[in-house]
Amino acid sequence: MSATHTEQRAGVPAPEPAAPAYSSGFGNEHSSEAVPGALPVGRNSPQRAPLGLYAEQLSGSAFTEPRHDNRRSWLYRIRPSAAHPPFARTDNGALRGAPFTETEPDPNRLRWDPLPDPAPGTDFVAGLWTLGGNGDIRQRTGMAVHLYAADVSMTDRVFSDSDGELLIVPERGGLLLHTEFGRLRAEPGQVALIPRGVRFRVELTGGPARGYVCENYGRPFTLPELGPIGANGLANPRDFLAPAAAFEDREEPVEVVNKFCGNLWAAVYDHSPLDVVAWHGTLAPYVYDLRRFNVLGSISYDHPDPSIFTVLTSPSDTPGLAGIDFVVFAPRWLVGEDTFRPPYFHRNVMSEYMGLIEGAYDAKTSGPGGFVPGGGSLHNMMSAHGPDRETFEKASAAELTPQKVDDGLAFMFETRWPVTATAQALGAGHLQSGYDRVWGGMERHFGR
Ligand SMILES: O=C(O)Cc1cc(O)ccc1O
Ligand SMILES: [Fe+2]
Repeated sequence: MSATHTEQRAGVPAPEPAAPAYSSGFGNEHSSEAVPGALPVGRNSPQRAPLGLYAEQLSGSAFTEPRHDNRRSWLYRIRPSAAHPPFARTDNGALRGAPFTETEPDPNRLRWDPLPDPAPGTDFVAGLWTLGGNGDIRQRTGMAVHLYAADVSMTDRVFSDSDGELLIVPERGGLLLHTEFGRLRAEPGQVALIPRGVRFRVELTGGPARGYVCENYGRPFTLPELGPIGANGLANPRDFLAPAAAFEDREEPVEVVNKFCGNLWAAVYDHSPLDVVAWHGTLAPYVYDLRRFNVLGSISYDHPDPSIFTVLTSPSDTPGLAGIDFVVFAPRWLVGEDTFRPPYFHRNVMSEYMGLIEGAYDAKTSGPGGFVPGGGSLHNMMSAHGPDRETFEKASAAELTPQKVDDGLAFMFETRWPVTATAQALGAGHLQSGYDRVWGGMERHFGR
């Protein structure tokens, strides 16, 4: 028998589930119940939880972390998570984990075309393909860059990642994420975050799906400080949406796949673990629409550093030096006077993986063989990069009238540690050859 809380159990066709409902605010103390009375009042763990539910705490931080970093939620569920059979190792597919030791870190600038179409019948978990990463899962540092390509929904299969939170960046095809906390919709242009250990399954709502995933082994993503920007701007906290409680009441075999220290493990439960009827707390999955990003920039001269485009940051132990910054290049006006307006030539102590959600990016030519939606580039620490020759020539000669850059949506996972590509990424047919040539033939002007 399979039912969500909105479905009827016997004979009557299930109505379409309502669109997901949300409550807003980054890191808020949310609370939500799918059935009235499911949340206890005034305490977290009464002697008997309401409606015969089991109370369970899910921690996203150590119990003793400072209040502003502390994340935890209380879940009220049909069965406790502890009620499950043993997990056994299962095939990792194309997933890899840190430390990334199968290849030598490569100082070259690398660029990939999109992943090839998946084999028919590939769901989100089976469609995950690791490009590279850094750090060490067991030391709780670093990150991995994955891509996914899927053409079927997960129905009787649920995934959880004990190794890190997952920042999912859809590029093609909408996702409906059924999580323990409720349902989240993520379309291309939006991002979803699944906290470490939270069980979820991915339904495809718009045909085959493709996108990027940043797996964060380090401190959870948070909003960047605003400093002199003031109290508002960049990603505004109210635009982060957590799901309203919604549960599956399914007493049938459901495979639960758990990623643990880089490997996949699986167990077949006799029920769905997405059975949380109510929850409250500060730890929750969320979605954010990148088009809501309040882009700030120069209104006088020069191209500012892209740190002003930071949506989320995973701090490291050194203030200002992020384990990961998630940065978006959203539509914006360029008005700088006497300024080379596209991204400048640079060498960065940080390592930059960039992806493209739609359209074009203002430092690179798009089109076949260029930087295309679904593709990605890796500019590791200190590698010299910047506008390609064509962009440089155009921008150096452009008339500097106010210009709206609104023909694309690009993003960057920027990390303090070098990204080591996996063997499959370095050997991939979709690794572009001759990427260096985009900077070839840069003319000498000095002394001419
Ligand atoms: O390399 C890139 O395209 C990303 C980037 C953008 C920018 O505006 C300034 C610096 C930078 O690394
Ligand atoms: Fe860069």
